[in-house]
Amino acid sequence: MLLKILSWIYILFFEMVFRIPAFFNLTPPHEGGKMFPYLVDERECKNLKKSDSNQRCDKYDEDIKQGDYYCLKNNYISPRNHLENSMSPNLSPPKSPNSKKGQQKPRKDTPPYDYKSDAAKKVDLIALKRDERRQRQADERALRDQIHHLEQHDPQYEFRQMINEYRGALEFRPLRESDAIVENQITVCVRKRPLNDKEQNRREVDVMSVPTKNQLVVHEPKQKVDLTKYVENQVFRFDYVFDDTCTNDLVYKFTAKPLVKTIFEGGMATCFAYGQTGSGKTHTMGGEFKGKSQNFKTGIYGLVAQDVFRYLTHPKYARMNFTVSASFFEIYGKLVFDLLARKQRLRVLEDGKQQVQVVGLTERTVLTVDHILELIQRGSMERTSGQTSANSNSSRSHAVFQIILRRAGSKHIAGKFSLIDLAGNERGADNNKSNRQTQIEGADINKSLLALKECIRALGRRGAHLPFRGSKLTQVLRDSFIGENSRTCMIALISPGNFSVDHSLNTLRYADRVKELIATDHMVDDGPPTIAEEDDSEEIIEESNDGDVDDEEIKAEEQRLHLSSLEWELRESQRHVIQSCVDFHDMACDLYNSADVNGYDRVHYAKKWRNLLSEIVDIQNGALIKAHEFCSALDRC
Ligand SMILES: Nc1ncnc2c1ncn2[C@@H]1O[C@H](COP(=O)(O)OP(=O)(O)OP(=O)(O)O)[C@@H](O)[C@H]1O
Repeated sequence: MLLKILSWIYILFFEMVFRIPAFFNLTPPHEGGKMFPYLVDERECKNLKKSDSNQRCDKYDEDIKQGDYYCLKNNYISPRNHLENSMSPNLSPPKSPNSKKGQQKPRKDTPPYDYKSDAAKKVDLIALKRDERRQRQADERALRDQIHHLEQHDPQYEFRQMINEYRGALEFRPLRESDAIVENQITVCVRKRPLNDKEQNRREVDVMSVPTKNQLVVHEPKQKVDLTKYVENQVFRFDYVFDDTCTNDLVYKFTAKPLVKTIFEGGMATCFAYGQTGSGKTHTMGGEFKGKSQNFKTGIYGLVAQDVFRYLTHPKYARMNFTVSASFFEIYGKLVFDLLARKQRLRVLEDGKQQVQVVGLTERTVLTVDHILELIQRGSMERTSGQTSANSNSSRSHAVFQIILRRAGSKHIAGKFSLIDLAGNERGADNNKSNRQTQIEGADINKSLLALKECIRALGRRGAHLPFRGSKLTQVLRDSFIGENSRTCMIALISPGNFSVDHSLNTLRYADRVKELIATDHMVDDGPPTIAEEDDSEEIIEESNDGDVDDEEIKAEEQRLHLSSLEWELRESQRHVIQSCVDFHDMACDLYNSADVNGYDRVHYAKKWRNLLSEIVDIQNGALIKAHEFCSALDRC
């Protein structure tokens, strides 16, 4: 009986203490502290997740994303609902520990009573940002891994994609056989060859696009300090641009062919092939290769020869009774070798009237196209097989093939076509880490290419001083740069692969400068270049080994060339500084902004910044040296 009474008292007590207040909703809405109410709730919600109430937890996740967190024991409700359901008219909002005035104004987009402190909200926000950052980093890592995987099979995969994307947006309208030929005194064009087997095996990417008949885009692969890859697209414009599908016939049609009639009209024609080793100079000038043998009929030498014989029978010129002869020689540094006489060394002499003669040069009279092709073949073989001579590498020498017209019975040259396969232009630059001999060769090649540019410039700027003594090459070609009826064509050859992009850009800048100078210099038109008039004089009075003719004049010319070379370097270094400043600005901004993200790696950050600075300082120091050099040279003048 007593036991029964006690149990009734216990039940009554339990009902009074727990159930009745719960019925009137007098218990606190959760068991967490005021500062971090969600800490307890979150834990419980995790338990909830394990239970079958997944739906509720999804809702919880959603609200977490929105920045508010509430989860009631086994009964998760969204913050807004929770507040609507649980708010009693007598409850006052909790005071934020940071609030001085004790009460925060409710925000419009948040419930009027927010049970989280500012600190708790900040922690939430940080957690949210961290999650987002981690997700972003994970995505980037996944993309990088994917690219890395692809690049194991194709090292240039990323660049290839970028270039393809660029090309996809281009409208291609390449040169066609039917396009009009523009008659210029100086024509500058570019030919891109296809990727060869070696380049394809190395999985090089083709970085040259030829969208139109006179435009070329170089996609220069680059990498930022943080190893991000990007492509810098540079557009060049020339008279013609030949893409990798063009044949020698098409190149000939727009370059040398229009010059053939010049020599029948008392003029001088010159055609240069300029470019780095392996870019296709010999293929273009000499003819297509089939294995080791070359088809000379398909090269510009052979095509000019065929047209010369065609013109001979033309009614307009047949009555002039021209005879045709040919010579073939090679210039290696200051030495000249006869390619039609077993590479016999020749002397270059200049008479009192500045007439330059290559003494002893073999000049064969030719009667048929086959005969001339035979001479081309003989000279070409001599050039490449002459291992015992001073020149064991054809790309270190300039080869000059000339077709000469004379009226029957006269010694006077009526017209001359000079076709020149120049030394590889990279040879002039590779003299830093090479031996003395190579350095001398490099300097000679550099000098001759500079002198050539100056002479073409003088040809374009009529009346300008012709610095033909600047090199043996320009000296022997002197008569091609004078006279009103002189025409020149330069074919710049480029390799399309990404490994050759620096050399290709050098080739293009050289060619671009020749054309650019012509464009501006055409404004000045005051007669032919100032060189003494030609005559038939055969009297040779001085050998033109540098120092023999007129020391003062040669020195002055060399000084001018030196100055011109320094100026070129100054301008190049300036261009480099300008470009690097633009890149530097972008990279510095990216880096600076990256530090605003919480939890950034400051060691990585500091190192990157240091590398960026040292890179820009190096570039600027280099440019400063060039500026000093040029200023000192100007002071000495
Ligand atoms: N347009 C082209 N189409 C196909 N193959 C080409 C083309 N141009 C060049 N080649 C090939 O590229 C290789 C190198 O060409 P080439 O010998 O003409 O270069 P180069 O500039 O004369 O070099 P070097 O200065 O060393 O003499 C050759 O095998 C040639 O057949």
